[in-house]
Amino acid sequence: MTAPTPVGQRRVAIAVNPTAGKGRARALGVRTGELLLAAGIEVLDVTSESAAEAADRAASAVASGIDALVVVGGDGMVNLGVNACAGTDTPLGIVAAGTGNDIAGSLGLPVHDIPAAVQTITGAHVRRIDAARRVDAAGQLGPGDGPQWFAGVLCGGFDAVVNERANGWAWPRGKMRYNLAIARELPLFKPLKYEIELDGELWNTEAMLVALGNGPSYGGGMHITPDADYDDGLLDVLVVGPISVLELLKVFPKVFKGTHTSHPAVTIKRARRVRLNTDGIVAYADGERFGPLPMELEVVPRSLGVLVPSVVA
Ligand SMILES: Nc1ncnc2c1ncn2[C@@H]1O[C@H](COP(=O)(O)OP(=O)(O)OP(=O)(O)O)[C@@H](O)[C@H]1O
Repeated sequence: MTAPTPVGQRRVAIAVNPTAGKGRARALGVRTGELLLAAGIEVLDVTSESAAEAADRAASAVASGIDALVVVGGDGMVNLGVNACAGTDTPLGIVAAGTGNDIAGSLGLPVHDIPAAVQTITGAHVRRIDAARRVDAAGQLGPGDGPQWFAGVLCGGFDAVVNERANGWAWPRGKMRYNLAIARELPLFKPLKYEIELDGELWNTEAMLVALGNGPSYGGGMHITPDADYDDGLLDVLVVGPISVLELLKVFPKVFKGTHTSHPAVTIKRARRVRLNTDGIVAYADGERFGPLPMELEVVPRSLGVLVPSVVA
């Protein structure tokens, strides 16, 4: 990892997800704005009532030449920031205030600690990390509406099915919604046939779960691709082959420590560019709806600047 670089900072945009952290992020966003102003930084508020409008306003603020974009929320809000900042020189400041804060945590950023997060932002040290984006056959960005980039993990198997199910429910909020979705989907789920192309090499396999990790964890502390490295220019492609529901339930708790990778049904490969194809799956990335498979994804090395503490633990 290269040492973070200090940058000048006078004017930042802030986007708060008022729904994050079961609604607690709204007040934490106000506090963040106050602390930034108290530090002598001009703050442009691009918070919106809808995520789509917030994404547009954040992208416009980046295009207008602000010194940094600050997002307040969980991994979904980080994803919105990644989509505004990746491929630009504008760094992303993260105030982790969601129910899932995997990207902030794995980058060594403060979590649920507003003063420390603001201090990290005003410290203005930038670390450039890899981000992944979807590309078409010609290697161009896109196609599709919504998020094009992700920084953490993209899922395209049972975990994506669970996300899609939970996404359709307005209630309950937070982790309980995912637990209920797992309980609903698990008894019905059958392994799917996948065609996975890794840097041009075809891999036909059957899988319960497929995850592409630029970062190591998702879902609030599940280290699904525990060795994924934000600096290596590669995606860790994890596949869980066909196993019984009972066996899956036995292996599942190990994901919190990342020790599931030694299970004989788990395979991990690495690639810069991955094409993922199966029937009937909508992929999720950084916890957000990313789009239906098939999809081609590539890592763009060092394409995202993140504001980090000057000394990274
Ligand atoms: N006004 C808004 N601005 C940004 N995101 C919003 C807004 N309203 C709703 N959202 C939704 O919030 C979700 C992201 O939530 P985020 O990850 O930031 O917080 P969280 O508390 O960790 O979320 P979750 O409830 O999914 O665990 C996105 O799916 C997004 O569509």
